Amino acid sequence: MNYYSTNKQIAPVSFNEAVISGLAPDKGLFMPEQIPVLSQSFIQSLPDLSFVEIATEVASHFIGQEIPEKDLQTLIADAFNFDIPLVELREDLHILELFHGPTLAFKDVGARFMSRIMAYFLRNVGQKVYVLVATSGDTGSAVAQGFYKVPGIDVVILYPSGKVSKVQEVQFTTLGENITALEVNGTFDDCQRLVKTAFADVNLRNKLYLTSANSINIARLLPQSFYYFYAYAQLRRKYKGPVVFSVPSGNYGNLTAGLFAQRMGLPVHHFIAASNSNDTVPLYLQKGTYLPKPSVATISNAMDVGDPSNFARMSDLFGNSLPSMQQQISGYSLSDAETRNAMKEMRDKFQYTIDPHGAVAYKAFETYKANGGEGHGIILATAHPAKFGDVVESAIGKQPILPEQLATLLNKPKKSIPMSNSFEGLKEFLMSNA
Ligand SMILES: N[C@@H](CCOP(=O)(O)O)C(=O)O
Repeated sequence: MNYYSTNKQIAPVSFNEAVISGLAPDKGLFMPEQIPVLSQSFIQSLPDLSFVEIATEVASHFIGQEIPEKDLQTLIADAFNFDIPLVELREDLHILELFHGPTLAFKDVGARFMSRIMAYFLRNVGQKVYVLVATSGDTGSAVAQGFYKVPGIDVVILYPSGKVSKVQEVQFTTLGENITALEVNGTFDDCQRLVKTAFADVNLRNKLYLTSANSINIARLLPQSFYYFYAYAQLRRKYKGPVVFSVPSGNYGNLTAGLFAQRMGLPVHHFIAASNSNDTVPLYLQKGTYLPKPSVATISNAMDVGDPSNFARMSDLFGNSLPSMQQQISGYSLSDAETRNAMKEMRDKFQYTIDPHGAVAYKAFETYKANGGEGHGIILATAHPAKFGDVVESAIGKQPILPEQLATLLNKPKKSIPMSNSFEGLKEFLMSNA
């Protein structure tokens, strides 16, 4: 399987090359040349399969011979040592709890897979590799955890100062060792722009071996498709009928991974792109004009993205056709007040505590239903509510219990380096510290 760039200015490359480059040299995002269609017998057997079995089968079609099957199996079993349960709230409303990994967010799935793939490909390189990552909250923690103390790899995390939750921040600013946090005076979009500019900078590329751990990297994105299959498998053990995924959306890697699963043959009736006031994609779906805008801070901060990177992949998947995209995806956006109400509604109706991102997806699904949409809703709960304790308390009147692994981090000293949002600052830092 080869991978082409969405900007189509370079020749296709192998999976290994796509992973190590992160972003294509023409600044496009890598896409598989064909999306493999899985057999009907595999789809029908899903309810009998474990997460690791599903992940191994799906991944092997994208990686081919570049990683022998036995090695791939070992790597996947090692990465996915936590559960992703589907919780029923109502016959047509289920929550996919993606927050049982080490950093209590769905990014653990992509980051743990990717760190192992990268370590596998880099085992013979003999040169230090710098992983640059921009975060609006959850990616930073998962990538820091995934690469912590991995020999030969240094991770540099750029995050918008004052715009991530306290718990998220301590998760990536207290580790030290090979993890450096740069606290940027700006937005997530500034951080993402700085990272992308670094990849395009010839001086930096000549001096440093740089790669990305955001969902722009295909090895971060592909594993996110595994849990769509696994959610479907769990639902099918109990119910028949059309399946709808409601996806909290920021950089749109999560939704794009769902579209990959659908193209591979997973019977998904519809997707819901659930966003906060950073509603670039819902507005595009409603009005047909794609207008990226500066991100605004919200209580569902991990989705504070005004210019989502993966829109390039989504558009590519639909052959740049808006009507085709509209057939498969509906977009909804919620204000902070509506998000708080949704968290309270979920607590009152179902005695379930959800984080603000999941709450946006829940309300978006209920609106889709109220507008005549059909199907069993699977809401992707992307983070543990305790990562947003103050926000949850402001909505439901009490703090969620902080798991032990997070409580101990809160007492550790924060180590971050302040940085302006101009590229020169980042370049100087990388040139002089590397
Ligand atoms: N929501 C993200 C923003 C970056 O998204 P990614 O999926 O491209 O890494 C975060 O929590 O940092």
